[in-house]
Amino acid sequence: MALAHNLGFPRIGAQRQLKQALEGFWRGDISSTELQQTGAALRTQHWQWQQQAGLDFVPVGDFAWYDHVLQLAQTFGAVPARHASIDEPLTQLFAMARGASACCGGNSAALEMTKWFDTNYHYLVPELEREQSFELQLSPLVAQVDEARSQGFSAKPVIVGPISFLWLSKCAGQEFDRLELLPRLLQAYGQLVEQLNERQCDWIQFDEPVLSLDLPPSWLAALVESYQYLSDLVAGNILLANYFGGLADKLTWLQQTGVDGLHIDAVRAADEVQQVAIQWPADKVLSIGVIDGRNVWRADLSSLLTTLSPLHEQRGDKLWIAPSCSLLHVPVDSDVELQLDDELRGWLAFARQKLSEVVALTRALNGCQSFTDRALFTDSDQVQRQRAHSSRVVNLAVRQRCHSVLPEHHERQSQFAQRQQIQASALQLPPLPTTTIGSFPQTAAIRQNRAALKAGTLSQAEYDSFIEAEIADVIKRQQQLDLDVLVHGEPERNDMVEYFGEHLQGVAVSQYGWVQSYGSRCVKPPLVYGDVARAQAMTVRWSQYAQSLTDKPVKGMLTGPVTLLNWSFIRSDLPRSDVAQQLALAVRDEVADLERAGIQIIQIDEPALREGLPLRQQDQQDYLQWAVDAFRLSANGVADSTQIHTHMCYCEFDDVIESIAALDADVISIEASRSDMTLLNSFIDFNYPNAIGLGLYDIHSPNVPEVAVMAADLQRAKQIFPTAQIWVNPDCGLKTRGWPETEAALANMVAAAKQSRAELATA
Ligand SMILES: Nc1nc2c(c(=O)[nH]1)N[C@@H](CNc1ccc(C(=O)N[C@@H](CCC(=O)N[C@@H](CCC(=O)N[C@@H](CCC(=O)O)C(=O)O)C(=O)O)C(=O)O)cc1)CN2
Ligand code: MET
Ligand SMILES: [Zn+2]
Repeated sequence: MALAHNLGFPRIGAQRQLKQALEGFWRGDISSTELQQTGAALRTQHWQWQQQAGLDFVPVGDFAWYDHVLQLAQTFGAVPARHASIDEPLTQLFAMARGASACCGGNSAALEMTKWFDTNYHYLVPELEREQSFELQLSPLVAQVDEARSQGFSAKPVIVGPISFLWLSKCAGQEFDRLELLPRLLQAYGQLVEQLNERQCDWIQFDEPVLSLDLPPSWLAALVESYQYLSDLVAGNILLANYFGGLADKLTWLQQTGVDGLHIDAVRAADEVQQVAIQWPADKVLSIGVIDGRNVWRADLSSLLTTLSPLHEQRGDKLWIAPSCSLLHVPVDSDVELQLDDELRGWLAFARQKLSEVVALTRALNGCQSFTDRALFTDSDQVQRQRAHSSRVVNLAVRQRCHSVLPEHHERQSQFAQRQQIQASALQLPPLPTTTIGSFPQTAAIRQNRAALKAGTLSQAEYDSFIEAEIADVIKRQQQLDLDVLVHGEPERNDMVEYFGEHLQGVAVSQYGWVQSYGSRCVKPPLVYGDVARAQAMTVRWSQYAQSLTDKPVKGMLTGPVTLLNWSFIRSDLPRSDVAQQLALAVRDEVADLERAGIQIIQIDEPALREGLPLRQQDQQDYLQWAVDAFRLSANGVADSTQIHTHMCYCEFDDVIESIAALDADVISIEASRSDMTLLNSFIDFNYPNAIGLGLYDIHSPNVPEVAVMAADLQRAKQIFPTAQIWVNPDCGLKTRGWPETEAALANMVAAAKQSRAELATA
C-alpha cells in the first residue's frame, strides 16, 4: 500500500486569520493568549482538513508565527546578542523578526529577510557567531507534536535540516566557514530528536531543499556525516525531503546518509524520477512529489497514475505520494472562489484540492478508489481536454504578434550616452535628482474605499474620484517636500502585480487566494491561464491626472514582464519565456500610451528578476537571456527623450549584474541602505554604465534616517560614480509605511541631496 502524505500546509489561514491575529497583537488589540488560541485553532483546522482528505500522516512543525527558519533559530538558541536579553519568547521572536523599539530591550534591528529559494516567500536569516552555541530552548515543535497527538492525529514532525539551516544562515561579523558550527548544531538537533523519540514518532521529515542547489563537496560530506549521526539517534525513521529542483547528481552521497526515506520533487525534476527510482534502494521509502506545490492547476491524474504504477509495482508500500513541496506557496481552497466562472474554477487546485489529488492517486495505486476518487479522475481528464481546446486559452492575435517580434523591437534608438544628453535637456533636472520608488502609504482609508467598491457600496465613479483626491494629495505633499521627479503614489493598486492581473486579458484574479509573502504580509498572485493581451490602457488615466497637477515630471509606474511572470501563477502549457514575451508586449503597449499621453519618465519595476533565476547555474544563462529580452521588449519602444527607469530591491546583484546592465534602463534604483552600501560593489566592479538611484534609506523600518547619515552615503557614492550618474531615492516603495515617518524621512533625504548639491557647487 502506497502512503499519502504532505510536506506542509499554508499557515496563514483560509481567511488570513493568522495575519489578523498577528497584526492585532502587534497593535495591542489582542492578548498573547488570544494570539495563541488563534494559532492553535488554525493548526487543528489544518490537521483536520488533511486527515479528512485521507492523508496517512499530517505534518507538524509547518506552523510558525512569522517564519519557520526564524522559529528554528530561536528553538536552538541562535539568537543575536541584541535580542538575547528579551526573556519572553514571543516578544523575543517578534523582536528578531521586526526589530525592537526602546520598549523591549533597546533599539535592536531585525534579522535580515531574504527570499526562500526562487519563491516569493521570505525567511529570516539566522545570524551565527563563530563561537555560536546551540542549545534546545523551548521547542514549539515538541509542544505541537503533543498537541496533534492529543487530538488524535498521526503526526509527522517536519523540520528544516541542519545543512539547509547552516547554508541559509549568515556569519555575524567576520566571515568564517559555517560548517565549523556543525558539530555543535547537530547536538542541538540531537536534543530535539530525543524529545521526539520520547513521543514515539514513526517518521521525522528533515527538509534539505539546498539539495536542489549546486553544493560544494564539503557541504555534501557534511550532509552525509549529519544524517549518519541523526539516523543513529532517531528511534523511528528519517525522511529526507528535497524540493524546488533535482538531486540526482547527489545520489551517491545520499545513499551513504543512512536515512530511511527520500522525498523528491517530481514536478521540477520530472526527468530524474526514473533514475532516482532505480538508484534509491528498494527497501527504503521513496516519496514522489508529483502534485505541484508551486502552482495552482489541477493535475493530470490519469497520466500521473500511468507514470507511478510501475514504481508502485516495484516498491509497494515503500512508495509515498505527496505534493512536490510544502503547500506554503499556494492558497488554501479553490472551491470558495465563486467569482470565477465554473470552467476556470474547475481548472484550479489550491492546497485542499491538491491533498485530494494526492489521496486519489494513492488510492488508485492501491486499488481502493472510492466513488469520489473516481470522480476526481474523470474530472481531471475532462479538465485536461478542456484546457487543451479552450478558446479562452489561445488568442491568435497574440500568437501572431509574438511571431512577428523582431530583434530591433528590443533596441533603443540611440546609445545611453546620447539618450542621456537628450533627456538632460528635455527634463532640466538638478544634479543628484530626488525621487521615490512609486507607492505612497496605502492608508486604511484607501483600502476601505477599495473594499467598499468591491462590496458594491461605493460606485466606480465615487471610487475614481476618491483615487484622484489621493493622487492630488500625494502630488501636493511631494511638491512641499521639493522632490524633483514625482510619482502618482499608486493608490489605485491593491498590489503592483495583482492590479495588472485584474486588467489583463488571459489573466484572472482570485478573491481569497492569499499566499504568505513574509510575516503577516500576503499576496494574491494572479492566475495566468491563457494568452495575455492588454485590452485598454491600465495606468494612463492616473499618471496623466497626476501630471496635470504639476510642472515637475511625474514618473509613469509599471510592473515589468519578468516580475509579473514570477509573482503570478503561470499556465503550465507554455514555456515561461513565451508567457514573459506576451506580458512584455502588453507592458510595451502601456509604455507607448504613457509616452503618447506626455509622460516623459516611465519606471518599469523588476524586483523579481533575480528571484526567478534558476537554482542551478547550468540553467541560469538561458533564463537571463529571455528575461532581459522581455524587459527590453517592454521598455525600448520609446523615443530617446523618454527616460526609462527600473527598480530592484532585495537583490544579490553580483551574479546578475551583466544582465542588469543589459536591461539598458536609463536609471536603475536599487536597494543599498540595508547592506550598508555594499551592494554597490557589484556596480562598481562592473563599471555600471547608466544612472543609478541609490536606495538611501530602508523603507522596511519606521525609523527616520538622519540627514547626516544620508549625506555621508551620498558623499561616498560621489567618490565612486560620476555625479551625473547618481539619483537619490528610498530603497523601495512606501506603501507599507505611515505618513508621518514617510514625510519626515523624505524631508531628510531631500535635505541630504541639497546639502550634497551645495558641496558640488562650491567644489
Ligand atoms: N506581489 C508582490 N510581491 C512582493 C511585493 C509586492 O509588493 N507585491 N513586495 C515584496 C515584499 N512583499 C510584500 C508582500 C505583500 C505586501 C502587502 O502589503 N500586502 C498586503 C495586501 C495588499 C493588498 O492586496 N491589499 C488589498 C486589501 C486586501 C484586504 O486586506 N482587504 C481587507 C479590507 C480592507 C481593509 O480594511 O484593510 C479585507 O479583505 O478584509 C487592497 O489594498 O485592496 C497585506 O498583506 O496586508 C507587502 C510586501 C516582495 N514580494
Ligand atoms: C517591491 S518593489 C515595489 C515597487 C513599486 N513601484 C512600489 O513603489 O511599491
Ligand atoms: Zn522595491
